[in-house]
Amino acid sequence: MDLGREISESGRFVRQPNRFTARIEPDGQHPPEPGRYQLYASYACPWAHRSLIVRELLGLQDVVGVTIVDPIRDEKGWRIPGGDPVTGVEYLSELYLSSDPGYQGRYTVPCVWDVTAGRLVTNDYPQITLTLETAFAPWHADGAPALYPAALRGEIDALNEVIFNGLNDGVYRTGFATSQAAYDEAVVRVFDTLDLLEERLAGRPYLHGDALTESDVRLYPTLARFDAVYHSHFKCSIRRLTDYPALWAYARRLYATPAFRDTTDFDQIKRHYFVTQTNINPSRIVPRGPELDWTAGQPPSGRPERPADGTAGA
Ligand SMILES: N[C@@H](CCC(=O)N[C@@H](CS)C(=O)NCC(=O)O)C(=O)O
Repeated sequence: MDLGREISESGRFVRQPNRFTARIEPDGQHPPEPGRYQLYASYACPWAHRSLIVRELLGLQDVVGVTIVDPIRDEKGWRIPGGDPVTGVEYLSELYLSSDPGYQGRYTVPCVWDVTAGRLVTNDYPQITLTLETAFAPWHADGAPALYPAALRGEIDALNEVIFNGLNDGVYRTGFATSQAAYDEAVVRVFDTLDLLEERLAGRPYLHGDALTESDVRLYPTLARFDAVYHSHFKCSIRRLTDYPALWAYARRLYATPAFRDTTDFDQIKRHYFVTQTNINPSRIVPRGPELDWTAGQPPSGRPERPADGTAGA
């Protein structure tokens, strides 16, 4: 994987900007319509994971299609095993280059293809879930959670920034650092953020109280990967997720919800990071363990634990 352009002189990882940022919106060039858009995702990728969770939480599986790429990325980038039934391509790069022949960035998931227009609309991962939550509201399943309610948007956006800088991107800035100073700065911020969220979650089931929101969806993929991958591979090793009682219980509570559990594939996650990121793990050996029980403390039906105050879970 070529991160050359994204490593600063001081050894800090600075993520590339997203090139495709068109919006799916009513009256725009890409209006929301059932069956018109295809999401390209990897179960391994945390940025893609959030879009898979939201698609399922909102019951949009028949409205927005999905193509899952192979977790092992080679020098040609993400591969679609058996070819993409929608576009016929074998590599995701083909969609990027047909939409912009001069594209020079990384070919990333998640991204969304407009089948009618025959071009890539967006690889702007923060916007993809928000679009599913807002522009696709007419197609949400009955009883779907309001993940981005208007009254909470300010608070959700503010906390999402903390989660992005401290954790979602923070673990990558830790793992991809090429100087001690850059690593030290990033790893301390990761654990300061976990400490902060541990305190926040003591006594409430979700980050913004009783209701599941976009902030929970953004935090979960990083927690799901934390002990299995980031603790060793990215050297986020000061503490483990399981050392944080409230965060670990919260992560398992989310995992007990089908949309989170169905989209969490620990095997693909581990194989992707340890085999693909050879800049960090040249031997490509995938470690065994750690032994973690994500179902511990959950009722056998897999339904979410009821919070102590008796309100329903997710
Ligand atoms: N679009 C963002 C985030 C998405 C992202 O980094 N996805 C990773 C997988 S987790 C990817 O597709 N990487 C492809 C590559 O590095 O070639 C970015 O450009 O940094």
